[in-house]
Amino acid sequence: MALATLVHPTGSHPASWLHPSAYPGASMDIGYYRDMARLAERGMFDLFFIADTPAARTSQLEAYARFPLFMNVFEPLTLLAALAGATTYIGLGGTASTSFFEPYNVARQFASLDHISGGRAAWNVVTSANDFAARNFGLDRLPPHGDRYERAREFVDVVRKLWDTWEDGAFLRDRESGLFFDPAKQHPVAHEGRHFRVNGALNIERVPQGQPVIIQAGASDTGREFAAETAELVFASDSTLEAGQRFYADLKGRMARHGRPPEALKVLAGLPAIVADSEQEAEDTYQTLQALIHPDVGRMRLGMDLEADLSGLPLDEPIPPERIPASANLHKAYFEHILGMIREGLTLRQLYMRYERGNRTIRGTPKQVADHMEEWFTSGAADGFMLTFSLLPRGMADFIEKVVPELQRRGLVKREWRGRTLRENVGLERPGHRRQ
Ligand SMILES: Cc1cc2nc3c(=O)[nH]c(=O)nc-3n(C[C@H](O)[C@H](O)[C@H](O)COP(=O)(O)O)c2cc1C
Repeated sequence: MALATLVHPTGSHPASWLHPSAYPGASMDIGYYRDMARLAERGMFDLFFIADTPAARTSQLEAYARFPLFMNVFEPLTLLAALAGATTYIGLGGTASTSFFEPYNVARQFASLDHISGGRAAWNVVTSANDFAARNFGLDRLPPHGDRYERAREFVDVVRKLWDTWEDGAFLRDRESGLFFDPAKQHPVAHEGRHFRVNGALNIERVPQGQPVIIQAGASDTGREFAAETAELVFASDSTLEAGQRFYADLKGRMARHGRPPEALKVLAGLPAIVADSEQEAEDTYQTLQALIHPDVGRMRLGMDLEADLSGLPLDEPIPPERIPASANLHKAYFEHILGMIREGLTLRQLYMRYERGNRTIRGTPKQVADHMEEWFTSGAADGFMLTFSLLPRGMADFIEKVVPELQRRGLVKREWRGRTLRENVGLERPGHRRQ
C-alpha cells in the first residue's frame, strides 16, 4: 500500500500548537521540516505533502489568532525544493491553485522540483475555496464551483502540454556538433482556450518522471469527474468502510469514460491516526487535544466549511435552520458532510467537536490501526493512505515505530524502495511523450 502524509507544522489537530509537547515555532523552522521529512522517509512513506492556501485572513482575527492553520508558513514549492536536498527517496507533493496561478508558472515550478529531486515531484491540483485568497489575485470573491473546475481542466491540459514541450533526450549538450538541444525534438504548445492562451515552449527539459504526478482531492461530483480524467493520486476523505468503498468504486468506474485503466489512479484514503500502546492512552491524547479547542475556533472552523456565520449562537443547541445556506460554493463535499451531521440533531458544540472534514481520527493500538488499514486496503476502499497526525512530530514517530513494522510483517508495506522516483515507488507508469 502507498503511504502519504500531510504535514501541518505542529499537527493536524486544530489545537495541536497549544499542546505542551508542541513546538510553536515549527512553521518557520526549516530544520524542523527537514527532520520531519527524513523521519517520514525512514518510515518508508512514499509522499510528504504540503497543503496550501495563498492567503492570510484579515477578518474575525480574534478567532483566527487562536487557530494558526496556514498562518506564517513557507510557500510550498520553495519548501519542497529545500526538502529535496535533505531526502533521497520520499515523494514531495505540494498544492498549487488553478484558480489563481498561470499554467506556465506551475508547469515550470513542478518541472523544476522534479529535476531537483530526481523524479519525486507531485502537484496537488486544487480550485481553492477561499475568498481571502481570491482578493490577493484580482478577484472580489471566488468564481462559482463549476466555473473553477472548468478552468482547472483547461489549466491541467495546458500544464501537461507544456511538460511535453520536449521529447525525452532532446537536450544533447553535444560539444562536438555544437548542439545544446535537438531542434527536431521541440514541440511547442499552441493552445487557445476559454481561459488560457499559450503559444510557446517550456524552457526545461522533460522531467525524470516523464511528468510530475498529478494529485487531486475533489470529492464533489464535478471534482470526481475531474479526478477520473486527470489525477494519478486522489486523497479521499470518508469515515466508514462502506463510504470508502463507494467512493473508490465510483471514482475508478468513471475512468473508463476517459480511456484510463483503473490502476492509473491510486486512491489514498484520509486517515487521521493516533497510535499508542493502549487504546486508552490514544484516546487520552485525543481528548487532551479536543479539550484545547477554543469555542470561537470551533465555531469558526465549522462556519468556514458550512459557509455560514455562526457567531452569537448558543453552543449547546442545534444551529437554527435559517443560518444554514441552501447550497455551497467552496468545498461542496465538506458542506454536504456537515449537513448530514446537522440532520442527526447535533448541537453546535457537538458538531464542531466531531467535524473532521469527512474523516474520523482513529485512536488505537498498533494492531487496531494496522487492522483498519488492512481491511480498507483488501476490501476495495483504498490503494493506500493519506495519514495525518494530530500532533507532530510525536504522532508520526509513534506510527513509524509501532505501525509500519506491523504492516511490513503483514507484507502490506515495502521494506525496500522500488526505485528513486515517486512513480516507481507507488506503482504509477511513467507517461510517454505525447506529441502535440
Ligand atoms: C488531503 C486533502 C488535502 C487537501 N489540500 C488542499 C489544499 O492544499 N488547498 C486547498 O485549497 N484545498 C485542499 N483540499 C480540498 C480539496 O481540494 C477539495 O476542495 C475538497 O476535497 C472538496 O471537494 P470539492 O471541491 O470537489 O467539493 C484538500 C483535501 C484533502 C482531502
